[in-house]
Amino acid sequence: MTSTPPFSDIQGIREALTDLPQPDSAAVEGAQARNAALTKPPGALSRLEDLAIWYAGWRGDARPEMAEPQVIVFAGNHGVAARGVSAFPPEVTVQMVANFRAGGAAINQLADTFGASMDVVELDLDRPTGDFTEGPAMDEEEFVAAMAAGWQAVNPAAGVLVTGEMGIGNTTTAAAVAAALYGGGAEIWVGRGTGVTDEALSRKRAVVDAGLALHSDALDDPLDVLRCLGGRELAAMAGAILAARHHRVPVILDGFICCASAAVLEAAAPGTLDHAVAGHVSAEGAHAALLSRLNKVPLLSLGLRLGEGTGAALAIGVLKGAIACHSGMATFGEAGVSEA
Ligand SMILES: Cc1cc2ncn([C@H]3O[C@H](COP(=O)(O)O)[C@@H](O)[C@H]3O)c2cc1C
Ligand SMILES: O=C(O)c1cccnc1
Repeated sequence: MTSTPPFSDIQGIREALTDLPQPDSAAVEGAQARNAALTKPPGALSRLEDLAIWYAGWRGDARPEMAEPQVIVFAGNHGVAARGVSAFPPEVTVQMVANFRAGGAAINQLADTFGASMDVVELDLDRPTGDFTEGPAMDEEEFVAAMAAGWQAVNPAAGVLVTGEMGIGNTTTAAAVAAALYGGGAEIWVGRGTGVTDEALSRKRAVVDAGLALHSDALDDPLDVLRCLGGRELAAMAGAILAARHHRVPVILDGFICCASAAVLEAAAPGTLDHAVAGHVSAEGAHAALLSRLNKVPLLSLGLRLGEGTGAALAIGVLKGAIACHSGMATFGEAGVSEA
């Protein structure tokens, strides 16, 4: 199942960022009461308790079950990849898409392990975005189409959404987006991505700083930041995460690239990411800083630096565990266990 985007231009996207659905307060209260009655010392399941109550609110059910999770991997190609900012050549993007479809990538195994469906959405791979050191990455039409593709890919009946990405060069675009949203320049936000040498790292920083300088007039508007400096798969992730909010499908955020695209929504309309938790903190240098700007504490810290949605997919297991305990455990009364 998919859903039709409610927008066909940038103004429509701005409207979709207003009047967002909120968690159901009765379900939150019911879940809090249930949590307090479960057979464990108060607070002993710590963040699992918070997660279950948060999930209950978004689902509008004090004792929720989790429907099948959905993983969507969005793939895009980047004009800046031609500037030698990745350890790998741009053709790896389309080659990895074939690998996703054949079931051979890490995300295939993790989606399977945690019972998630997996979709792969290719975004004009034969047409890389513009090199942002020369002009905007996307024109308005391309940007809206990419966000719409993301929105459309979301299954409104999913139990939770993970947005992953594949796009050689996209740690450069993500760094540019984060630097534009939060300031501080390339020095802070650029990391090694697929594992670039010191020389390529300096090049990457120069490319990001050049992009920030060229687009300085557009950087007050978060959607324009994403259009000028981002990529199609980043725009699609933002569209998918916004769609999930409208469908009240909770989201688990993945690594640096996913979070940079999500950060655009939060910057455009604070609170837009209330339905999202951080699945993990990746080894990409600036991911921790990005999470702290978003006020999100990661569920896992495994040193991953892959993307594709892998860290978030692993966190599906944590969320499933939280919901199973919350909805399946006995209360003190039911089990005949003495209270404190
Ligand atoms: C084989 C392979 C599989 C990947 N899966 C995710 N990425 C990750 O690496 C890329 C970002 O790093 P950079 O900015 O340095 O290009 C993205 O495609 C990201 O998803 C991969 C990269 C490679 C090489
Ligand atoms: O944090 C990530 O998601 C990441 C880091 C390095 C390379 N690709 C993705």
